[in-house]
Amino acid sequence: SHGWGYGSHNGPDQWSKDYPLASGPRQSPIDIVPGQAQYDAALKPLAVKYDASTCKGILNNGHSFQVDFADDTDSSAVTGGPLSGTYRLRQFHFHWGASDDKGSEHTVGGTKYACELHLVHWNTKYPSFSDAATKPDGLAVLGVFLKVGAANPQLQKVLDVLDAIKCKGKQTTFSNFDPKVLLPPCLDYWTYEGSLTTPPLLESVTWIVLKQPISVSSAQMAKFRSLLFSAEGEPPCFMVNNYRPPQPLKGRKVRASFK
Ligand SMILES: NS(=O)(=O)c1c(F)cccc1F
Ligand SMILES: [Zn+2]
Repeated sequence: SHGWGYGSHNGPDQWSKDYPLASGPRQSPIDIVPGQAQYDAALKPLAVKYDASTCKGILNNGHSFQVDFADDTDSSAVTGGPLSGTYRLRQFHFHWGASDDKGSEHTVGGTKYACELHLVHWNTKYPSFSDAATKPDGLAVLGVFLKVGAANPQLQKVLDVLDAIKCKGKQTTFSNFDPKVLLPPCLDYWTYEGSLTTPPLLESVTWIVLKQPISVSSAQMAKFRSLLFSAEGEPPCFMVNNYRPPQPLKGRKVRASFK
């Protein structure tokens, strides 16, 4: 009767009832323990190439908001790093808390950030995003932590359109945005094999989590929290705490691209 969400009755602890993968061997997110990550000299630098003209729209999907990209060409894609082949940008979205002390999905030595950006890419060896999402090497998600401090002027361009997508199901055009402006100057990363962090929790993601956070102000975080999980005409429910907590590592190795 009610779909999955982040509340006490439909949240991460309940997901395994409808999505048995929730208890699988390569679930995400995880706690990244820097001292346990192995430096791998064979890891290549990340090659991120985005084309602002592929940016199409922005949608409140009832779990987060996402910025969607045209993925019918390779003009916005990532290669290199731990990846073999080309992974096209499909969308980016965020996860955040009800207060600045929590909100990220991955944690670093137990430290939670206020927010986490996910740039979702799919392997062009497969015909589509949906098909790729069912394959063990199908997706690559670039995770970027947002740390509370100075306001982020690049992020503000995204936050300024949130009033137009307040409720679940609302969308609006959003064009000519290059998500590269949301990346930190240093592309050092941790990488491991994981999953989608929302149902259906498919175990198809090569995670690439950047070590260096970008900044966000507390006022900007409040803007994220003005969104609603609920649709127009439903009792309003603020979109907050839309993060899954860290999951068991189950023997996986986390590699570092840096010493
Ligand atoms: N959170 S996540 O980045 O794993 C993710 C995806 F990759 C794809 C779809 C939804 C979603 F939430
Ligand atoms: Zn995500």
